[in-house]
Amino acid sequence: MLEIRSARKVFYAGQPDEKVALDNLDLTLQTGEFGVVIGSNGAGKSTMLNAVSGALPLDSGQIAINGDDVTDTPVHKRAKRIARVFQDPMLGTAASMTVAENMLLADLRSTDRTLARGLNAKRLADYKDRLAALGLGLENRLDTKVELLSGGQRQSLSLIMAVGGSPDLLLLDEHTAALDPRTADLVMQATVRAVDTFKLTTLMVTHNMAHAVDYGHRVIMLDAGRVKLEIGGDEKANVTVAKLVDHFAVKTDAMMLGAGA
Ligand SMILES: Nc1ncnc2c1ncn2[C@@H]1O[C@H](COP(=O)(O)OP(=O)(O)OP(=O)(O)O)[C@@H](O)[C@H]1O
Repeated sequence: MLEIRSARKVFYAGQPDEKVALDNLDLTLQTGEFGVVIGSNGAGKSTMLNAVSGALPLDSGQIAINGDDVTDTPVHKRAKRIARVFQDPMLGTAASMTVAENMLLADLRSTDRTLARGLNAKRLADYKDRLAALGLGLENRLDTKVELLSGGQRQSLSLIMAVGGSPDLLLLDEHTAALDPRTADLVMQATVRAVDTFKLTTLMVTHNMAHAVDYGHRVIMLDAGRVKLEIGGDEKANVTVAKLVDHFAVKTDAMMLGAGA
């Protein structure tokens, strides 16, 4: 479960270019819930993920994971409970290491290091199984250096590595944005399988409205650092891309009017 309470983050506070990135933001995700976050550029989506991961300290407010207040927990300690996949396929994996070595690294991150026995046959068989589920042929490339993989293969590997330790929270930061449409869909399907299998509490940021419609349990629209719209349940099941885009148009018009444009 993720709870964000009255989260506030202001950049350049008190200066002429002050930016309120999070404006007393409240958001709760139940355990196993898959929330899809949308919103215009500058709405505060990345700031929210950075605050949840611990990369960015809040000015005020609280963040709790499964009931534990982690607001003051440093990023490296939070990383044991939070997995994150970024937009850039280069960020989640070590380029000069092989696929199998990367999987081992992820294992060692989430388990007791003293149990490490290197790349034994049992581990390799497990990695093959997990990679085969992606449908990208990565199970046959365990000895390939990651730098030789395509962006989609690399991003899929990042995802498998991220979810392997059954994190309390999975953060997906536009993780399919740099991929071609077919690969993006494959990575999304792998994402959904992982979320369902491990019952992962998941927060995904996307600009892809089709993905926001097709995936996840709840759409959360941010605007000016606050939740402006939430669509779940039956309404989510019936929402269309056009309806979501309408909400953007209304918000944008309102913002422009409000700004006296
Ligand atoms: N490190 C920073 N320094 C100064 N201002 C920042 C910083 N990070 C974000 N901001 C500002 O905070 C606001 C929210 O930005 P944020 O990146 O969270 O939005 P976003 O919804 O992720 O946008 P995008 O869809 O463009 O990625 C914006 O006005 C942005 O300019």
